[in-house]
Amino acid sequence: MAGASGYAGALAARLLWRHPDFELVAVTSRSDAGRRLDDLYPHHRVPLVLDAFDVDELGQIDAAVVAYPHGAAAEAVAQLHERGIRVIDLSADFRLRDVAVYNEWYREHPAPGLIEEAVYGLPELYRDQLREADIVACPGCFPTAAILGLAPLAPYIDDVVIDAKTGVSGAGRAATENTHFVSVDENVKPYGVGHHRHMPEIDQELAAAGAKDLVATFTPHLLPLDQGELLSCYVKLNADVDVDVAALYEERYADEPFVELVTAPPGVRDVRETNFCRIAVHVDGRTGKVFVFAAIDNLWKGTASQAVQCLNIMFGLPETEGIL
Ligand SMILES: NC(=O)C1=CN([C@@H]2O[C@H](COP(=O)(O)OP(=O)(O)OC[C@H]3O[C@@H](n4cnc5c(N)ncnc54)[C@H](OP(=O)(O)O)[C@@H]3O)[C@@H](O)[C@H]2O)C=CC1
Ligand SMILES: CC(=O)N[C@@H](CCC(=O)OP(=O)(O)O)C(=O)O
Repeated sequence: MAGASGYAGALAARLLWRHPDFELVAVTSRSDAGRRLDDLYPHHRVPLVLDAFDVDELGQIDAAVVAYPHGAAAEAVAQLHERGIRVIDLSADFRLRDVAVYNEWYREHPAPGLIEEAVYGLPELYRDQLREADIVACPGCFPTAAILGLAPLAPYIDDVVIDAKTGVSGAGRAATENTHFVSVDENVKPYGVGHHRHMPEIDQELAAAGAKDLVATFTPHLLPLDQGELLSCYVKLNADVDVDVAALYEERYADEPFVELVTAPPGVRDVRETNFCRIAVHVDGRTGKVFVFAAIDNLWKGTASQAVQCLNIMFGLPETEGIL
């Protein structure tokens, strides 16, 4: 587990430490090397000592999870991949299929030759490809909720507004001026307005789910929560479309172990510390629009437990193993 001192990596380490079929052998960090992970995060109860990342010291391992910031992750992913180790990358480095789009929204891609190898780590859409994947690009937390919330409707969407709310842990372990307690407490604030880097990822995956020429309107808001995410999506359907929206969702998600369709709008507490995405759909009689509400825990289904779900699929295990 590379980057285990961060919020996402530490939770992934906890889930893997207790997983009945995986053995967690190494946890890494640069600045906290030499410290025990359960000193940093006592509640995760992982008694391993953090080491600096050195691909030559890893010994025989089957898979690695990389929880570095985007930009830094690609190099580690490339080193691991070169040694035949299957990699789950939690960063954005291999999520966008078009390198020009990555270069525009992030920076010059450090390993463009590997983009084609990566499978987008959303099991509900890419389960079959994940079984054989050598590099898995776990989705961003907002795209996870947005795509699960909207995929059944994607072919019929004319326009959509996605109003997102998130807890502060989405920003990682280091506090900034905007994520400092005093800035966040008793406050609600939009951020990334018009330029959040999850925009092209959401558009890419809605297109893959069947949307035509759709540019979603997306704005996240920061709330004084530690973790949890709620997306309220307002969908205008194509004029000539007449679909049974409830039936579409029920059919699409009937066999999904981690998607829950509910009638009352979900809250973030309903899914806290779980791998579930809870979705409610409402057809608005006044406007004809479809309102979709999707809640996840950003650190769980939005990142770490979704990574374990992907690992379960890659290694032929029951998908719910260790995360139910
Ligand atoms: N938090 C969330 O809800 C979500 C996070 N993600 C993604 O998961 C990844 C990790 O996020 P999160 O845990 O929140 O971030 P954190 O900032 O909490 O942790 C980052 C980790 O990476 C290490 N790190 C930082 N910079 C570098 C670098 N340049 N090279 C190598 N290691 C580095 C840090 O330890 P050290 O500096 O000691 O090496 C730490 O272990 C990110 O790519 C993030 O975008 C995805 C979805 C949701
Ligand atoms: C509160 C907050 O800052 N949230 C982060 C969520 C990032 C994330 O979870 O996804 P990535 O892996 O793409 O970074 C953000 O909006 O950028």
